[in-house]
Amino acid sequence: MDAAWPRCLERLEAELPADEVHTWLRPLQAEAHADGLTLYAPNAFVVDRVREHYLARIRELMVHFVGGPAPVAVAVGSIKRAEAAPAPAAGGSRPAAPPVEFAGNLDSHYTFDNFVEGRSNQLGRAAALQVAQNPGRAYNPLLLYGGSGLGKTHLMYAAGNLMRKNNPGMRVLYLRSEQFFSAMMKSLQDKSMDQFKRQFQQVDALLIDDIQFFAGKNTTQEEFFHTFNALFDGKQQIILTCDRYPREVENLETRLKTRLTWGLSVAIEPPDFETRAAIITAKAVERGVKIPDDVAYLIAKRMRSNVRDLEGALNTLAARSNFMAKPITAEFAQETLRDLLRAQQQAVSISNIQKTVADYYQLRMADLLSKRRTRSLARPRQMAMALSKELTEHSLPEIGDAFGGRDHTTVMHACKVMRELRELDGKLREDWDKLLRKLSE
Ligand SMILES: Nc1ncnc2c1ncn2[C@@H]1O[C@H](COP(=O)(O)OP(=O)(O)OP(=O)(O)O)[C@@H](O)[C@H]1O
Repeated sequence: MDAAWPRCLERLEAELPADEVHTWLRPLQAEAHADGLTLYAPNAFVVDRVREHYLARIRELMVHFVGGPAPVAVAVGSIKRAEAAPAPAAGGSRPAAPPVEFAGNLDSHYTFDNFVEGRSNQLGRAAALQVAQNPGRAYNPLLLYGGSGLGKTHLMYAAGNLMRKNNPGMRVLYLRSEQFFSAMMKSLQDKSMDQFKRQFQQVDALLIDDIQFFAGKNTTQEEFFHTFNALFDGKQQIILTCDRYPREVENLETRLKTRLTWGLSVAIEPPDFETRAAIITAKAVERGVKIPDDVAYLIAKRMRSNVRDLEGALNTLAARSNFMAKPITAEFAQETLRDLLRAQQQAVSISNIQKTVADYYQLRMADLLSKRRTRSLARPRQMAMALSKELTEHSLPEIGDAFGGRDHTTVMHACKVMRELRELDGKLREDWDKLLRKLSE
């Protein structure tokens, strides 16, 4: 049983797109026991996905490799810690590190407790938590990717902070990619590369933010590649963030791209309405700002793409309310954020969405709205329909009407297809994020 799972995984890697294997199958932890094999997944979301899409094939392959009955179950959880090697403890077995000279380090404010969970970030949060609870063994590297201001750095800090809390002696180093780059350049100039390398070998976890910054910087990539390998071989935890799926970053060496996605890669998507409203409310409570629900809903409804912008709106409201000694009401918010909200509202009509999508895919509007069903038209059309549902308050029948008199079930289907494809297809997810951003600017 034990030996059959890696072979099964290998076969699935040959059969399925790499993206799917990395997102859904690699994260599974397999445990063989008397009754068969249990595959542990980080949360119920992954369990459902695996059961629905892959379990039948996994069972077939297991029977094939075991050469007899091979019951397979999927459950939420992980292999018990006691069975893994102990986590690095205070003053662990690695030699004492020289003082870390880099400027950047963890910001203790960002934790799992003040991270609001929603559909868009559920998997990323669960993965970061698992890594923090089981560093070097759960998923290595963990890569969080997605657009700007969606909480990747927050999760990375949260993981680092929790690792330190659980193991106070653990050496966790957080660096922005620019800091890695400038420290390396300085070491090259000072001819102190050996020392530079040694510092990394002696950390227990390395967190590097925004690795897309390495694109086109060949020496940095080379150095990072070696650092990565040394840490990986030493079972030191690596967590990375990137603004898109690394294989889609141009001017990044192929071998590095491959390494970066060896462990678990998770997309962080723009939050949906409920999550946006919950984030505003949570941030307001954190700052001691009184904000009624209707104001939180107003901001959440109109500002869609980016959590940083939500925080900006909240800060503006808080500052003006303080300055003018007035409470934050819906009217006060409308007035204070007028220009910001108007810009958002103007951008988002169905016809605006259709035009933006047609321009993006270089199609004529007439083709986008036509009855023709070739794939090159059908996907952008589904994209435009799903965006209309996401970004406007129009009903399904109204959206159907605006797309050349289509039935509301067609729009519903388009929304479902887009939701599924965003999880499976990196390019489509990037298109979706870019269009969302364009329409919410
Ligand atoms: N789900 C969330 N719950 C609470 N706060 C959030 C959430 N998502 C994002 N934020 C907040 O939004 C702000 C921006 O997040 P963060 O810096 O982590 O974004 P990012 O994805 O790393 O963006 P960039 O790629 O531009 O660095 C932070 O203040 C963070 O706390």
